[in-house]
Amino acid sequence: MIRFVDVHKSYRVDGKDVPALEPFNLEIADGEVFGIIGHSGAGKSTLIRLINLLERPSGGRIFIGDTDMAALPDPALRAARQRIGMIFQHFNLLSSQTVSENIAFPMRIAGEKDAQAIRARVDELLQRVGLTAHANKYPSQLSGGQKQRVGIARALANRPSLLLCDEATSALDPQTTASVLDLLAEINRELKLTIVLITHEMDVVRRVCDRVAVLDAGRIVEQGTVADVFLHPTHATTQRFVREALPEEAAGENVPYQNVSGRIMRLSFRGEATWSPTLGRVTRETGIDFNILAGRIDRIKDMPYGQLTLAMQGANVDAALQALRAAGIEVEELAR
Ligand SMILES: Nc1ncnc2c1ncn2[C@@H]1O[C@H](COP(=O)(O)OP(=O)(O)OP(=O)(O)O)[C@@H](O)[C@H]1O
Repeated sequence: MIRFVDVHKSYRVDGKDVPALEPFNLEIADGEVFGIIGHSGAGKSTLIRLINLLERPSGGRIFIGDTDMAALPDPALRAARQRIGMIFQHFNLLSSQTVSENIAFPMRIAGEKDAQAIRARVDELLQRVGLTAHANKYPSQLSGGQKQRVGIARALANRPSLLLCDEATSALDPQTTASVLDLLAEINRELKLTIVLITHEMDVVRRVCDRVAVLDAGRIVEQGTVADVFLHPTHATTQRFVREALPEEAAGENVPYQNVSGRIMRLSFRGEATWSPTLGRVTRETGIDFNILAGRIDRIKDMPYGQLTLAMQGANVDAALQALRAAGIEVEELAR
């Protein structure tokens, strides 16, 4: 578990302390993929760099397990950092070293001298990230997605229990982003590695994260499971992020409700509920009518979800809503 307790951070600029992160508390559980989303300047990089003490907090304490990171003397901090992998937006590979040498680098730094052990580990990692055929190439001969795979293999070299991802897919096209996120999800699942990632894209959060915190101007304004935050964002910043990730017509935002008769409801189905014919059953049983105004079915990580905006008509709409809620469907009234 990573635990921030009353942590805050200011930078000294022109002799003045300028706050980058207001005091906050945050817990990240072992084995989860935790996303931190925010606009430019919100404090995301500062927050993630506090975890491995690339930035020191101005106050408060940061625990990884029982270890108070800021209290560690230098050699112990170096050792603790070797158990934390990190990947970067611009990959930060050594351009004069091959793929294999880049991956071996952190093992050498950590004092591994057994060339055979290093080679075996590099081969294993190349296989995991799908780059065996590129072992002897230089970074300049690789695509962006391949460079990030080298970054991931290098970050895993010393068998970390925690992986920090600093805008790891921001420089990649959508298809490459998807494949790198799939790789991160696989690593999380198979190696039981905790992953903390920062991003400015809700779609990245939706694809891989279990929980998310939303940062706005140095404050955590919302946090929770991705499904809760994504389906019911409460803060204006979160609502904007979610809107950016949804086509507007799917969110039902632009439907001219005044031209539609009936009560306008948004239904959210999660997990199992997505596959059950509940809406059909309830409308049959209550004799109501409905008109579909907008809708989508998608996934939040491994969980399917659906959202439908409906105009409902008939004497028994309230009974229908009650039956839908009883079947585990979330119902919000948008207009009547
Ligand atoms: N070394 C520094 N010295 C002074 N101010 C800094 C320093 N690093 C960051 N800041 C300031 O702290 C605030 C938060 O910056 P941070 O880089 O953490 O935000 P971010 O959300 O990661 O932004 P981006 O997405 O643009 O990287 C900004 O106002 C920034 O200007």
